[in-house]
Amino acid sequence: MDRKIGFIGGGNMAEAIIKGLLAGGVPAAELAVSEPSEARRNLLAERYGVHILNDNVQLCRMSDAIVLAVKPQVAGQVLGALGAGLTDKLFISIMAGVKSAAIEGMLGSEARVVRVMPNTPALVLQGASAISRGYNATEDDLVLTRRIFDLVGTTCVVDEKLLDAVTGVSGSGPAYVLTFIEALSDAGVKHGLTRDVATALAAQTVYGTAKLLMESHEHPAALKSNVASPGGTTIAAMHSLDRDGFRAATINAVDVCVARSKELGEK
Ligand SMILES: NC(=O)C1=CN([C@@H]2O[C@H](COP(=O)(O)OP(=O)(O)OC[C@H]3O[C@@H](n4cnc5c(N)ncnc54)[C@H](OP(=O)(O)O)[C@@H]3O)[C@@H](O)[C@H]2O)C=CC1
Ligand SMILES: O=C(O)[C@@H]1CCC=N1
Repeated sequence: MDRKIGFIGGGNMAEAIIKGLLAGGVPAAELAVSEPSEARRNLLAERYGVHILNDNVQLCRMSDAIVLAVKPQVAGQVLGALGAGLTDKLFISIMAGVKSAAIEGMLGSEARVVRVMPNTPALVLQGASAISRGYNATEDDLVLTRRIFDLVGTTCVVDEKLLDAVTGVSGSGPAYVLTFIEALSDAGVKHGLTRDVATALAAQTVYGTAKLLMESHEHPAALKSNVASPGGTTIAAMHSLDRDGFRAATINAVDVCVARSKELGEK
């Protein structure tokens, strides 16, 4: 990568990205994390060998690109304490909702900011990240950000106003998918499968179906139709899912998620 990458906040998402970057060949010596919890610092140092500290200002000094991986609710406090004048640094914010203009407002109007909405499958190099460039960020900043997140999955570039929608689909998406897998596994157990077998079958079905969809480039409805034999089992189940509002429940959940992301951006 040739550039030092620092993380402010060493929580779940930072860990997922760090693990992915290491697996993608980035040396631990190029990564540093500033994190207030001693337990987290020790865990990150022991598990990944990255440099750890409890000083966000020092972290910025020693890094070329700084990933803002704290909760949106503490953005003001964290960024306010960094102060202005860090124009030689790139700030990569993964915070849900918080707009690049607000980050520039807190770091100084010249601050170079790129926003990314990643997701936790980055942990196994299967993340989906959408990237959006702030006002002062350069083409090189965008390229570097893309290189970082390409190492942990797929990336796309979107207009910043669409990042709330991205959060609704892929940022929070793993939680919906895991709920579905859990429910499918429960159903298997209800019908006599062991938990291990039911969860393995449910997870592989989601994984395999996603791979099939991505490799075929077909519309999901076309592939769905291939599963449903006339008068068969699948069409009966699909009728039941429609009757119970499965699709509407999914769309409603994304609506609420997008609204919450917008709300976090207004604080
Ligand atoms: N989790 C996910 O799936 C995704 C999360 N995101 C975004 O990533 C960000 C982080 O989320 P997530 O990793 O889940 O949250 P976590 O709470 O797991 O991580 C945040 C970390 O920041 C630490 N922290 C708190 N205050 C400071 C501070 N002043 N300086 C440095 N570190 C601090 C917290 O420490 P402590 O716990 O001790 O307060 C915690 O370890 C959020 O903004 C979220 O919107 C984006 C996409 C997906
Ligand atoms: O729940 C959250 O707020 C974060 C943002 C996307 C996924 N997790």
